[in-house]
Amino acid sequence: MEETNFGSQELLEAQAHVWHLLFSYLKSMCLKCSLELGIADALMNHGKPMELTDLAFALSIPPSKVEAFGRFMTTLVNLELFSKKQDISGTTKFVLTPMSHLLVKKETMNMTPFLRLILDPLMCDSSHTLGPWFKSPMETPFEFHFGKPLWEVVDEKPEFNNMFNEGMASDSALVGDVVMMTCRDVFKGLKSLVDVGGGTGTMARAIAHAFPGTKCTVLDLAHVIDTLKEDNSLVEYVGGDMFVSVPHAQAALLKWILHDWNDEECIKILQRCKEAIPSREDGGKIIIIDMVVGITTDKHPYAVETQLLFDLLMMSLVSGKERNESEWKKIILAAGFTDYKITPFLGLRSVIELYP
Ligand SMILES: C[S@@+](CC[C@H](N)C(=O)[O-])C[C@H]1O[C@@H](n2cnc3c(N)ncnc32)[C@H](O)[C@@H]1O
Ligand SMILES: COc1cc(-c2oc3cc(O)cc(O)c3c(=O)c2O)cc(OC)c1O
Repeated sequence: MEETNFGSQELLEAQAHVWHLLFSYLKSMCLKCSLELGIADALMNHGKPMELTDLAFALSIPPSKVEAFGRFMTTLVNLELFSKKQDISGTTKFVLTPMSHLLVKKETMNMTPFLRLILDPLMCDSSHTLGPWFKSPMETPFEFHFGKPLWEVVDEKPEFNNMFNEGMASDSALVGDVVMMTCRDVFKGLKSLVDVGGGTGTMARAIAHAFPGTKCTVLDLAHVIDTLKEDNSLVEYVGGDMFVSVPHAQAALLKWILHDWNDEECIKILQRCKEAIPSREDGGKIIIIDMVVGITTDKHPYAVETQLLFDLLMMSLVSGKERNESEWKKIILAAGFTDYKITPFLGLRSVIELYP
């Protein structure tokens, strides 16, 4: 038997660490409850710092639950979801933080559709079966749990399909804005761009809006394009399969696409994109927006941990993968590209430019 020489202090610290991991699911539930109660919306509507009792009243929480709600808010403040300050009379009042600002539903940059997607039981339930899945022949924990792949379940549930599209579009609204502010040079001067797997076109519309000289096209599966009710005056929508062919353009954008697929599939997608763009001398390039595990602009210790958790999510749902730089390099070179440049820009994600 292996000898253990851990001191009692060390073991107590380890116990605290295990508790931290054990109770982490409650952090997700705090987020869920905040959304259900609409705490961020109430603070935003109030327009100034709010006392606990006023906040509880605005949220229709009965007086019998105000004490419990106060304890809940204390935890949320500790998690930096909200902040509290004292006014001149010493009364404690709650305010929004950057995190809760992203939970205000009427804001354009609103993460709530994405949170609703991730917190849906369809997304969470299969994580309970990771253990038995490892010993099963099934491709994903999702398939192990539900008996069929995610996309089949989505096809059967139009309400989930809408939730998926809205979740993705809400992310593109945030990313689109930040990219246009911090990475303008990546898109500057492009005559045309195709957003491959562009979904409802939120990102392509943000690019077309910021660069009126760039002709933007969205490629997505026919059944996605056919149901779109988006305004298509700014961008053109094309139904098709990125594994078969990609519409010609000076640049091809792949935002949150390659993390869905295994290496072999990524190489095929990149090859189709390479066929769609001109040579490097004529300005051709591919723009990938995805994570590069280990590279982040977020200095917080949990940054890489979140990237790794995202990797588990993609493995659990769709046999996708979040890649580190050497894993990216492998597929980029295998698809026939000669050079690449990584620019970390959005906390956990990077822009990767590929040149033919
Ligand atoms: C994770 S979503 C990303 C959507 C969008 N790029 C974004 O970041 O919000 C993946 C998208 O790829 C599309 N997709 C999946 N398979 C495809 C295929 N074979 N050809 C074209 N699009 C595809 C899906 O319909 C979906 O809209
Ligand atoms: C590859 O095919 C599909 C991918 C996805 C999918 O699902 C999720 C779900 C989620 O909770 C977070 C995510 O970031 C993603 C994705 O990035 C992603 O691509 C979903 C599908 O059907 C709805 C797919 O067929």
